[in-house]
Amino acid sequence: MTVGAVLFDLDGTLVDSLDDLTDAVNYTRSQFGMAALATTEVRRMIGKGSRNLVQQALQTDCEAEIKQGLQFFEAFNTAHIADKSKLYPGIREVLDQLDELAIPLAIVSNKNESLSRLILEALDIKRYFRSISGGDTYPERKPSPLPLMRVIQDMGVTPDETLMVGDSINDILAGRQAGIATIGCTWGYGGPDELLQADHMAASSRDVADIVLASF
Ligand SMILES: O=C(O)COP(=O)(O)O
Repeated sequence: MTVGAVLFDLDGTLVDSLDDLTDAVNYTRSQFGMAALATTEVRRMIGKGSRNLVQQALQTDCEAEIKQGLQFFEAFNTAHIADKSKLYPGIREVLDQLDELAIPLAIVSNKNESLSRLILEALDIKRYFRSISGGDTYPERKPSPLPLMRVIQDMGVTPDETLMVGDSINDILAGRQAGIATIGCTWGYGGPDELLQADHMAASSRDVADIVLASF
């Protein structure tokens, strides 16, 4: 296999954003008179985009409440996008290494595209990515394969020369359905069972680089 592109998930894969997402969730809950949640509870709600996160955090199916909650959540998260968020250890080095090899890199996140761009900029890694898409960029989000397929089409590469790196079942299923080999990262928010179908497992960012380089 020759690597034509590497697609990265964002939250739980490149960036540990749990504390900022928890703060945004708890600000949103406070606006509805609800008590704060622990990070361990919020962690389980991350992965299917902001709307899903807000809906779970408010425990509601009421469209008006979800809409209002989303406004609180997005306003707070925009203002505090990287107060506490940080790159996982070794991530910058891996991006540097792949960049030096001229391997095209992309972000395929379920986080809103604008929030994705903001956090990448705040953590000074936006320049590494040729393509940045979020949960609201395409008509469907992961685990649908559609975002991955659109991104690689735009980048001019095929599924069999692409790798998808992620921490959750959404990344692994999207990759599988798109015919793209997957690397499951064990340090993120997905439980170990979510990564069972991954083609490769990475226990550190170093492993990600090794797997990509071994795919040449
Ligand atoms: O914000 C989310 O729900 C998940 O975002 P991710 O796809 O980058 O993990």
